[in-house]
Amino acid sequence: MKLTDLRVAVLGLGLMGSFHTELLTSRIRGVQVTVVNDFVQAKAEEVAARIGARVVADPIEAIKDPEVDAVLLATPGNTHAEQVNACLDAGKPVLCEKPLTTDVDSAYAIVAKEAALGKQLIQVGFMRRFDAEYAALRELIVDGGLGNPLMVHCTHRNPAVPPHFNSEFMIRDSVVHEVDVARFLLGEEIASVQVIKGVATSTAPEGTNDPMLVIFEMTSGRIVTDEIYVRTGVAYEVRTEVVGESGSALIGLDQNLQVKSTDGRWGGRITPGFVERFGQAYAVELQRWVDAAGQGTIDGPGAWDGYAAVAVCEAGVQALTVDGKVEVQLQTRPEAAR
Ligand SMILES: NC(=O)C1=CN([C@@H]2O[C@H](COP(=O)(O)OP(=O)(O)OC[C@H]3O[C@@H](n4cnc5c(N)ncnc54)[C@H](O)[C@@H]3O)[C@@H](O)[C@H]2O)C=CC1
Ligand SMILES: O=C1[C@@H](O)[C@H](O)[C@@H](O)[C@H](O)[C@H]1O
Repeated sequence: MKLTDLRVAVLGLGLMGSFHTELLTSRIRGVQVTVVNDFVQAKAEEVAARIGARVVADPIEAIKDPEVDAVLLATPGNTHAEQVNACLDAGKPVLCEKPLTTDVDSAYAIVAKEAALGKQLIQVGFMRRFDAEYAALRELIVDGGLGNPLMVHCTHRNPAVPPHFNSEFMIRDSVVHEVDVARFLLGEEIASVQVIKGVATSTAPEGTNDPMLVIFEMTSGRIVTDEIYVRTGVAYEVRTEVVGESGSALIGLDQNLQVKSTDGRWGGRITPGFVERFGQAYAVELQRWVDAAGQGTIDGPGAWDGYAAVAVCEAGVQALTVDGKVEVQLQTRPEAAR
């Protein structure tokens, strides 16, 4: 370990925490994972032994640990509020996996608390912003390549999810990505949300609307549609099309590799999951966060972006039980959170 390496604690060593730890210890420069923590102690001990880190059994103690400069939170969303607050109390940079929190009040309290500190310590794990295709799409829009962007159409399909993914969870945990994509691509807030439920797939648990069509109206009046379907049984399909006054652009077609084989088949491979589709984006996200955290700042979506997304999802959850659109209620954005 170099003296200048950022010493990171990883909290939550499930799917994402393990993947981030693997990246931090193999591909990311200038960082050392010194402390790991998981609710399941055995999991933490196994990872710690493998990467040469120390287990700290209590998550808040792990954040406060003197050998920790910054924190990566890959714990479930409903634990983020307490853990992000502990990072702010300790004055430590944190990369918090999405969602920032699972309720608007705690999310805004975090925005206000960070603003009062006068420095940006919180980065939220909206990794699509670091994906080459999304970055190119945004650049095209900003450079005026499509003229005025009028509409955005998103498709978000997962092959399978655990049973606890009910309609509300689908909005807070999955649609939250399109919330951030809409804000990132169009550079404005979402004003209202509408949810249209159709026929549910036979594999959805009773009462779960899978798929759904979610419609955002931006403050300018632009419309963003999002098909969310998390039990397709097929593949990981994330597509976004922007329709502008002078053209349209589509990303997410999985067209990297086309194979023609001797058995008479042609085509490419479908992406099985988000780790395969966004693997490179997570790596770019982590490298930029590590570099920025070492300088005491962030380089990516911040606390306000996390809060705005939670507020939109809150409206989306209300829209599940309402016929028509639900307005998004956003508090004042503090000057320090711009
Ligand atoms: N950016 C992205 O594409 C993705 C982000 N996520 C986000 O990452 C976070 C974690 O998701 P997964 O890895 O899929 O979940 P997971 O269930 O696979 O892992 C969560 C881990 O956290 C541990 N844990 C639970 N409570 C804890 C606590 N209070 N303190 C410490 N550890 C605790 C669990 O034992 C488990 O090992 C969530 O916020 C999720 O929304 C998940 C998948 C993809
Ligand atoms: O963040 C993620 C998961 O938590 C979520 O549940 C999936 O729907 C998303 O595709 C994935 O990127």
